[in-house]
Amino acid sequence: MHPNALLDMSCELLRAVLKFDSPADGVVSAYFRKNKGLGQRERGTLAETVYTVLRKRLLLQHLAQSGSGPMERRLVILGWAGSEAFLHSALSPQERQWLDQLKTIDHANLAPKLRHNLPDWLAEPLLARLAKDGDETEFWALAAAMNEAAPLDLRVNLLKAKREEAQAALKAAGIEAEATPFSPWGLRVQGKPALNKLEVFTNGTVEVQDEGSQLLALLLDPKRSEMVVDFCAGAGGKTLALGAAMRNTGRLYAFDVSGHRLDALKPRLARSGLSNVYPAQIAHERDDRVKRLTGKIDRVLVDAPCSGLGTLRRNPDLKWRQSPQAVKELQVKQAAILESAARLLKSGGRLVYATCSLLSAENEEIAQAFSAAHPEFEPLAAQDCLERAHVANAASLCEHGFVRLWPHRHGSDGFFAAAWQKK
Ligand SMILES: C[S@@+](CC[C@H](N)C(=O)[O-])C[C@H]1O[C@@H](n2cnc3c(N)ncnc32)[C@H](O)[C@@H]1O
Repeated sequence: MHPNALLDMSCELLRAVLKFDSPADGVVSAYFRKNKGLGQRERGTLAETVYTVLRKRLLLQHLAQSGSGPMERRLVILGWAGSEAFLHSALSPQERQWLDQLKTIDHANLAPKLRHNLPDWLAEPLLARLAKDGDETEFWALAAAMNEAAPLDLRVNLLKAKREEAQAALKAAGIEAEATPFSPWGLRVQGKPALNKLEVFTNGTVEVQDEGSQLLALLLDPKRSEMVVDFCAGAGGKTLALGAAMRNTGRLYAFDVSGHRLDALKPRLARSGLSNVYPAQIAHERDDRVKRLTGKIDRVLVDAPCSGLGTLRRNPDLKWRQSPQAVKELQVKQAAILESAARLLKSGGRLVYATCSLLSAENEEIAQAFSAAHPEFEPLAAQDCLERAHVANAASLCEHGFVRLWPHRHGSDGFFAAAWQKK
């Protein structure tokens, strides 16, 4: 494709994404579906350029002020993720000169928000949590880590193969993968190879799943023959991990209010070889299907709807699409779902509440309010639970009794989880 044509397409895609009326990954996929002729490399350049602009939006908008021409074109030039020579051949002499000028700016002298690229309402609580005695090093490490692309993590389906066997099968297909540092089920793959046609993927030996998500399933630690509920199962990432941990025995209910998301679970279930999973769409958290199971369940996972701010490496648009108001509304929903889900447990059963948010408002605050209102639920030390589930170095994953995963510390998405036992 001619360089200018690809630059124009990048501008068109960026314009659509910057409307922020739907998630960026959906907008990008829809654009690719509409433009079927695009090659693998061109798709990579388009997607990464748009994601770079989303990640560094405040900085790039600031730098773009000095340029000329349409704003999207300036942003695309600044965020360009393809070959530099290719870009240069599409630029006017004026634009090249502008880019050269910008290279002389020392970013260390720019205002903090142009360096962390976070909205104030998000930067403030993170800084308050991570800065120690005025030392902001950790906050800056988090800001940098969230602006990196996430690695590709896989979960090995132990019903089908041992981790080493899956690793060997990937190697035979030319893909290098190493064991994840904490999850005993995980492999971290180098680069972003296409997996969906490989036998090791189509036969259900591996599934794509961030190591952090694997750790939440390990915290629930379901056993053979138990009755388990994945209350917010979505497309079933954690359901599949739980079903395999139960060795395909017992009963695992996968609830969600979204039939569309549960539909996406079906092909994954078929690959996994699991027959102990029962997906069910519910109207809301007090649905009759839920009520019928009151007091009957051994373990319940609440992977609650949340702001998703722990996944900024994959979904950088979320920091611009979420708001303090949206977080407040989510808190109400999270508390209500946790309350209903807790009723399912029999005595001695385990409840896990989890999110992929970094904000205490959606995490510790929800868990502590639940503990205060429910003395019949005894908080469990997450470290002990993870150690019993053979998670390596579990102490480093926990803070104040909760699981707290951070991209800059653990190389995973940001996650929170709290566990209780019903007395
Ligand atoms: C964080 S996502 C779940 C991700 C999923 N567990 C996984 O591992 O792939 C949260 C899910 O909660 C669902 N949800 C929202 N409100 C709900 C409710 N009242 N009851 C049950 N699920 C709900 C959403 O549809 C969404 O799929």
